[in-house]
Amino acid sequence: MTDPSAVRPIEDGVATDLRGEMTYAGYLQLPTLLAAQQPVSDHHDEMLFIIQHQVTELWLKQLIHELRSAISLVEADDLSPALKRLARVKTIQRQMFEQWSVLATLTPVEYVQFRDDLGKASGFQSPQYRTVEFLLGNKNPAMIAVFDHDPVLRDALLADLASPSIYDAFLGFLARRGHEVPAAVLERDLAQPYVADAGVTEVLRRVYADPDTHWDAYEMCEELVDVEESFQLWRFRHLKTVERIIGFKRGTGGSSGVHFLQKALELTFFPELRDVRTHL
Ligand code: HEM
Ligand SMILES: N[C@@H](CC(=O)c1ccccc1NC=O)C(=O)O
Repeated sequence: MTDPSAVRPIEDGVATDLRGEMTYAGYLQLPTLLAAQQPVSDHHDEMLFIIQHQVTELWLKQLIHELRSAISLVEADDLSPALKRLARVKTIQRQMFEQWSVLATLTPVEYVQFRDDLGKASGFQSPQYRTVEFLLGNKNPAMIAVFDHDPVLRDALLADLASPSIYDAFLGFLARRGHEVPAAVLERDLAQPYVADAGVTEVLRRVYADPDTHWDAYEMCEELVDVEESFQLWRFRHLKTVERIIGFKRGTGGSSGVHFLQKALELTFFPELRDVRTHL
């Protein structure tokens, strides 16, 4: 008799004749997905570098999918399902944070062997990363310039730059609920950086002063604070990974490197959600 701890027999019901059927590899388009890892050097560790980035890009795609839906739901005053979307966003952000530990196994000695082969390529040119930043409200038209070489991409990003972020959508919701969101905020040029407004802080102060009356808005506020914190944690982990791998070298994208990344930690998506805490 075969040792059951050595062999698991296939059960009779297991489908093995898959001609003309939907299959695992077909459904997931694995030939396409797995043909997309094409190292430009012959260094062993470049595969990790590529896969780490590609996995991040896949999660960014899912974040965009969830955030776009959350924005539409808030615009339709349907906060409960929007909160569900953001709960998922947070779990994806946790994955993206944890993922840095894999890349941290790449040593400076290993990376320097294929870094020159990357030319001017840099994460700064990630269209999906920039889209997520725009959807969360970090609007900065200067970020578009690196996409000028690709007009289709540039126009898609310009559209997101000029569309309401999740915060714009939420402030619109609060206004429809009767809160005194200043007109200057509601009518602002969406393609420009968001500027904190004391009137919005006051609206949020009222929400936080009486959570029972404003429960869905209150929940949304705290969910946004969580998403922002998770985003900052990702930025910080990127910075620390960069520091341990390239120290204070300039970036391939042309920036000063770590110093430039440090500046992003001063940015905030939802300034009044930070400010309101001082007044509670
Ligand atoms: C060895 C690993 C890495 C190094 C040394 C590195 C280095 C850098 C540097 C120096 C910059 C500043 C722009 C420049 O001048 O190039 C940058 C930006 C960026 N990197 Fe990385 N990076 C690494 C891995 C990653 C990974 C895995 C991702 C995931 C997609 C990523 C995404 C980004 C993004 C989105 C930016 C733009 C950040 C912003 O605009 O604030 N990087 N990186
Ligand atoms: N900016 C990095 C290079 C780099 O990390 C990179 C290169 C090509 C594609 C994505 C990258 N990731 C993040 O910046 C560097 O200066 O070494």
